[in-house]
Amino acid sequence: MSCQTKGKNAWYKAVIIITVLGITAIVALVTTAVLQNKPLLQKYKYGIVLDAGSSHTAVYIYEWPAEKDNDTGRVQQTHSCKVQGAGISSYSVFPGQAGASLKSCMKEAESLIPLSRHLETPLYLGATAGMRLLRMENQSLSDQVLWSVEEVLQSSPFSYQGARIITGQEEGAFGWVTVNYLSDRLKQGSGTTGALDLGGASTQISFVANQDVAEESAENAVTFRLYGNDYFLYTHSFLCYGKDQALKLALAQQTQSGDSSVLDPCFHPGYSVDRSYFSVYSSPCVMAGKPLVSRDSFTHVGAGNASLCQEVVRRIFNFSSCSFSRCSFNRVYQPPLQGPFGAFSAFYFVMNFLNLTSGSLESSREKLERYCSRPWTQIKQQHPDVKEKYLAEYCFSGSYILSLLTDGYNFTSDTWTDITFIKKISGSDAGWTLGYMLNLTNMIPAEAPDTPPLPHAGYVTLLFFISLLLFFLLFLCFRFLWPHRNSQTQMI
Ligand SMILES: O=c1ccn([C@@H]2O[C@H](COP(=O)(O)OP(=O)(O)O)[C@@H](O)[C@H]2O)c(=O)[nH]1
Repeated sequence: MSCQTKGKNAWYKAVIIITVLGITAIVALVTTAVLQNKPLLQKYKYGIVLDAGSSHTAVYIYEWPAEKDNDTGRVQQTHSCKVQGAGISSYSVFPGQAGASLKSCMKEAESLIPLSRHLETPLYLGATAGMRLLRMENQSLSDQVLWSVEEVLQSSPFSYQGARIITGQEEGAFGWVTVNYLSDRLKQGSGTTGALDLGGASTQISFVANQDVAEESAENAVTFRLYGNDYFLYTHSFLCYGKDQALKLALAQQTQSGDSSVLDPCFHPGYSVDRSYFSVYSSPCVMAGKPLVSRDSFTHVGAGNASLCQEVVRRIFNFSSCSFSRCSFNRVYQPPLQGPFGAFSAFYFVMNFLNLTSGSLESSREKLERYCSRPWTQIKQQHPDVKEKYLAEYCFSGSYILSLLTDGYNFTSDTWTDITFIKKISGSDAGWTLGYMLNLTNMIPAEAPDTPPLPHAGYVTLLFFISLLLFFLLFLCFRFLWPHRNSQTQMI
């Protein structure tokens, strides 16, 4: 009897010891797994891109977790700084001052990026259509402007990677990369979004099309291999068709007769401003010469009629001949549109101001008609905080956007709703800069990165349950083994 009790006690002790050891082992196992797989302390890396546009320069700072250079959807814009004054191309009279204009935004970047990261932070400047036009007019002046900005950027503590005029094709293609990267469509390999970008001096259209784009018009074809997927992109940049240059083209059309005043349907009734011919005809986009009159200026008078404005705007496009199977305008090839599309930059600024970012094409036309017909004094009263120059041009810009998208790119009432007007995606501005940096830093791999079969939480849970199961099996083993050994002891 006492021998049996002793045996039982020993068995209970063994079970308790095994239970304690088992639980300790499980806790140790799960703790190790959690600690081992916990993401490292969130240390960030940074990149800076300067977008030297025709109307202004903006400095964008991007950041991403240091240990995830190759992952997707992780790089995000952490800050942007608008450089005071006009775009760098406007410094052609005093090229040396172009660089100085960037200094305050660069100081801001220095204070925002941790000191320990300065040396390794890549810094790029890309100039767009304003500088393309200046280079066309005077290569030496455009070089001097670039040297001036180069000097300032080189003296910054960051890793300066160069300042250059990017091509229209790059501007279009990297805008497409940005939009699709930020909406996480590249890694998923799902359908992509086309990109519509409107600047002051150029406009870009980019979307995935069939491979035969390259056969029909090689200059409009761009191919990318991203995360293991091939993309065949149609892209075109129309120099001189940004909204500021388009206005000059429209004004040149209307002032050809040389009359002392021009009644312009694209400006509000009651609007009247004296403009110099030089401000219109000095642009390299305006091919026609100044009308042969002795006057230096004309009076620009508003008539406020959006339908008539659309007719004026249509005349700045050339629809006359197309040597391809199909064209948008100015004899440029364009394959059938494949939506959806994200429209950003000035597309967004203008449509947002006019409250036209949603609704049908017809309702947008009606709203614009009403807006343009309103007296200029009333418009000014209603928007005292908007700069007059911008305010005066929204009727023209809205009409231009509707005409560019429908007459130019062939969007219809049915496909209008494929367009989403966007400013930012997940906190980062839509534009070419992010795509440009991702490309130059090789942050989008051609092949899909290896991903663990399970997410971290799933992995830990699985580990826990397998340990629990093992322990339970071990417990069962002892449960059956011990009584057997006890009975053997009793027999002896
Ligand atoms: O808050 C803003 C900022 C910009 N713009 C306009 O958007 C265009 C931006 O052009 P950018 O300088 O980027 O020109 P790009 O060099 O790309 O042609 C210009 O017409 C600006 O006047 C605007 O309407 N509202």
